[in-house]
Amino acid sequence: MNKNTKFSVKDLDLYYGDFQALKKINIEMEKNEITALIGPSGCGKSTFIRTLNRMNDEIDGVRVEGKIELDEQDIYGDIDIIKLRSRVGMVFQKPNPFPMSIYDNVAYGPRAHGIKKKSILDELVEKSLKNAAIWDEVKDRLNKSALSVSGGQQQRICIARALAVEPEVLLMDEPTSALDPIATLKIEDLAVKLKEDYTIIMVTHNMQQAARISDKTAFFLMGELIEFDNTENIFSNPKNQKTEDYITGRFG
Ligand SMILES: Nc1ncnc2c1ncn2[C@@H]1O[C@H](COP(=O)(O)OP(=O)(O)OP(=O)(O)O)[C@@H](O)[C@H]1O
Repeated sequence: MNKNTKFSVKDLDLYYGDFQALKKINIEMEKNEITALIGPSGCGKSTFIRTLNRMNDEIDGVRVEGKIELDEQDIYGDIDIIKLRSRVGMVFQKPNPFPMSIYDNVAYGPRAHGIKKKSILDELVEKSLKNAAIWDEVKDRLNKSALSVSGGQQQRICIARALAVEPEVLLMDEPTSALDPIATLKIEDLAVKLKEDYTIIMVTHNMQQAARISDKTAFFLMGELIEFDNTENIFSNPKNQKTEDYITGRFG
């Protein structure tokens, strides 16, 4: 483990009932980097990313073994899950703004954490929308419904909502799969900018996207982590035949 390690995962197994969805995963993910998780449908990418803020805890019959450390703290040990989720924010595949105003969406997390003062909320909302590169597009309609803007704008509002609680890590589960190419590029540019301040872990089906923006890439297959390396190596010189078959489109 080096000093930039944010998440350290050791011998992680995850079972849905009798079915083992993750098998002995070992990986370290670094601060100020984008780690892309790739692999064919059903290989366990979403399951894996959800272990990092314990979202799988919500599912009946899930069992997790092994260890995941965030800044050397065992997140499956004795910790406050609410606090964990405020440190490790998440953005989903389909933009999912709450049916309320843009302002209230972004202020939602801070309010839930007890911040009531309008001036502080105003500041947080503005800062978060700016960091999510959407402020200029919505600053004149903060009181309009977040559902009244385009899908790409909704996704950036969801990113602003995640940033408003000042997390350290941003998990993104296929954040652009529901978006058109222009909105996709905006989110990609944004992710590259955000990595200056955050650790970003992103599931993507889009290999060009992984190649364009990630620093490291992890290739999953049937619950196993087959290969993890610098993105350049994974795409130009993979060590494992299965990785090569996948990135050259021979399966998946
Ligand atoms: N709640 C659940 N209960 C039981 N099995 C599940 C559950 N969620 C996922 N699985 C199974 O675990 C395996 C991994 O699923 P997961 O959604 O993590 O894959 P994925 O790589 O993210 O797939 P996709 O790219 O299609 O989203 C699959 O076989 C899936 O059917």
